[in-house]
Amino acid sequence: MITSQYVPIRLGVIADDFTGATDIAGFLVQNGVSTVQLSGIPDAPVTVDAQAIVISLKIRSCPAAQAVDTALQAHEWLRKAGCNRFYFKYCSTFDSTAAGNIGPVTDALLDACQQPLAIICPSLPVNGRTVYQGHLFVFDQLLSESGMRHHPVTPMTDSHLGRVMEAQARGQAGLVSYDVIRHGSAVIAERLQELTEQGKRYAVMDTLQEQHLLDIAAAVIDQPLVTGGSGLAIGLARLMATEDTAQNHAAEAEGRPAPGPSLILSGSCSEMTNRQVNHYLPLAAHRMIDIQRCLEDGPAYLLELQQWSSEQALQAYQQGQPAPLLYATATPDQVSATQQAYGAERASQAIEALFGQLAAGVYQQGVRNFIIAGGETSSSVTQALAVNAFHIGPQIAPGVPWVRATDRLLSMALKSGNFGSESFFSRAQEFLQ
Ligand SMILES: Nc1ncnc2c1ncn2[C@@H]1O[C@H](COP(=O)(O)OP(=O)(O)O)[C@@H](O)[C@H]1O
Ligand SMILES: O=C(O)[C@@H](O)C(=O)COP(=O)(O)O
Repeated sequence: MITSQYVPIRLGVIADDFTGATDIAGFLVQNGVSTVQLSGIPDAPVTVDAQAIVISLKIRSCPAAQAVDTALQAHEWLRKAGCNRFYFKYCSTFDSTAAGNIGPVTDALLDACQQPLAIICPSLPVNGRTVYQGHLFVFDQLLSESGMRHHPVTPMTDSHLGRVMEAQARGQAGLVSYDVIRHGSAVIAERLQELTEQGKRYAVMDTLQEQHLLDIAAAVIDQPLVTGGSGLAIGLARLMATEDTAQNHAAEAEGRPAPGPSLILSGSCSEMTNRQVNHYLPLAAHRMIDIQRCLEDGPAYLLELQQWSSEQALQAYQQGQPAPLLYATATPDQVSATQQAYGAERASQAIEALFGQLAAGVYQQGVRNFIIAGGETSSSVTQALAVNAFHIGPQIAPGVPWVRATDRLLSMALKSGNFGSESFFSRAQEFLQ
């Protein structure tokens, strides 16, 4: 079955981190689907008047059993909220540890949806992520040769998605190759049926350009569960979109940030974030986090950074200067030296906690806009600020919209490590004028 135009679709997205959640929410809105983004699973049922609900989780690098349990709870909550299609959103660079969590979570959601096979579709061609013969590329590099091989938490050293899935999950993977994809949705649907009959559990989707995402979406629109990066949402959204563009523009306006004291927090160590930080250093007040003090001086260091950040943010706002930058961003050599000295997990958790506590403190002192680089970093900060839900605003760069808390004056730009151009931090502030 290729299209379900007579069945109203309500899409429930389970996103494994917060930048990923805003990424997909932004594309849904941009392509005509009204969307609300929730931080975590609400304690109680909430009435949400939108075609799509995105639940942001922080389950990318936690133990697999915890990720599965949380994803299943999110699925159940979304089902009760009236969703009839489910989308497990992971990273376009397939960020995962050796133990998961993409494989175990996909297995659990397949069981919950009573579905035999899930597509694996991380591609996002607008940001250079494509899949060919089952290998994931980041622009012109194999994933395993890209900067992702040095990721501090989820280093990716194999670009063959079928192999990565089979190592983490319970079943076997098959390929829907470019040769099939290029013939469009009907042929794609036939191939998926064939893989299901062969007993495959995951279908890796070759995808080179946006048209392929539209065709894949048309082939799977009736499947209860899909998995992917945010690119597939472009295709699904175009099939789901209402024609009321005026309403969508009004919704986007609700997500626009307001001028106010602003702060940039950068915890990503990706190649692109390193370039963005270097580009911004000559433009504004900045301070690099001293990881030894972060681990050893705890509260005293936090207080010192908090004071510096809020003073600089208020001053920059009053004087019409660019927002200050606080960063832990470092090169692969610096990261590995830190990890050897203190342990990888200890260091990353301490840095994430510092950013979260700092954000909560400076919000109390009047900072109202946060530009954050890094998925884990963004999750930590959003949780510390206790934001329950976001309106989705305009896109700063593909996959990075401004989002605005629904209950108070607080806006955030949650930038995935590798997204945005070199001048991203300045570009984000153009929306604050
Ligand atoms: N200098 C550093 N040394 C070691 N780890 C770091 C350093 N700076 C940041 N980190 C950690 O690296 C991780 C980066 O992940 P994340 O925020 O998701 O960025 P990305 O979006 O690039 O994946 C975080 O856990 C962060 O705390
Ligand atoms: O799909 C993507 O690339 C992003 O939405 C995403 O998940 C990014 O994760 P981080 O690079 O960890 O921010």
